Amino acid sequence: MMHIKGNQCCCSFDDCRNTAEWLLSRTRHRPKIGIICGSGLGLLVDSASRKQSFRYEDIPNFPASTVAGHEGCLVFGDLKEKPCVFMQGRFHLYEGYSMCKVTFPVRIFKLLGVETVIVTNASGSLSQDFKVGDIMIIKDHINLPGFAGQHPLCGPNDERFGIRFPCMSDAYSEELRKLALDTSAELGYSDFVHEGVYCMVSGPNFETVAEARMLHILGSDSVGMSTIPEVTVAKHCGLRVFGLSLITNKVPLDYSSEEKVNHEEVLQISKMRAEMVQSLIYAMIAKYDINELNQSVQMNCQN
Ligand SMILES: O=P(O)(O)O[C@@H]1C[C@H](O)[C@@H](CO)O1
Ligand code: HPA
Repeated sequence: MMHIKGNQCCCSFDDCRNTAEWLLSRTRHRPKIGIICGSGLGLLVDSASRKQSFRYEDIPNFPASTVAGHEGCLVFGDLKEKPCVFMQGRFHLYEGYSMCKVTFPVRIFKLLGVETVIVTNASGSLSQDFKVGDIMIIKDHINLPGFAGQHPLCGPNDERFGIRFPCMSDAYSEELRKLALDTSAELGYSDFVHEGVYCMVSGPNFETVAEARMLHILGSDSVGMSTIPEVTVAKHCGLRVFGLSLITNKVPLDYSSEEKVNHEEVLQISKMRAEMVQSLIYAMIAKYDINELNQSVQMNCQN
């Protein structure tokens, strides 16, 4: 099979099916949970057992990771005996990838048999209630690039993936958010785990003070450069979604602020707090009854 690289569009249903079949013919894993690891959070894979890893560059139609902190491997493995597949590194709009490339792996998840997607990312806080190192359970989002037409579902709609006009008012599973809050309380994490609204900007620059103020006024608790395209495509194809954002910095909301955001700080905080994110996800997955979830996925995904 020809491996098509770069930004060339190879995201049709047949392209996705070819990539999924390529993977399924090379692994015995049949994942039910797909986990997308955000900046510096690739270590989430460490505790998985029976791991089998594919480098993105070897997978037909897959883009390559170009950002520090994003390793570029698709890893199959079990967490707490639940079959999972991990993206160790994601794709961003600012890398120059089209929206269909950014979200291509989510459709591969779907065709591999995944039913639940867990997205993680690093973001800057706009809310005065959040501190650096806190974990935000994503309750809802603001798709700023989507408002400007940078949207993964623009273009012809293939009904084999999902319907033309999907509902997004319940993008993040209420049941999983509740499970995350309960699990955080059991782990003694309640002081630093909060729910909030994530806003995506395209990046790659961090926000000006005026932009940050505007995003806050619009209702965003944190801001980052990813996740929403993946969530949108996941919801479109009937996957259940859960999202966690690690607050790696405060976004300056004042001209007198001494804070200057940079990617090294983002990675440093992610690495320092990865263990917390990891233990929350593990504890949630341990409690997760896949069969019960499957039934509610089917009920919730009538779209
Ligand atoms: O992939 P995520 O959203 O975790 O990465 C964040 C956003 C930018 O890519 C980068 C900025 O430092 O980290
Ligand atoms: N702004 C945008 N994206 C980010 C930030 C931020 O402050 N921190 C981590 N990703």
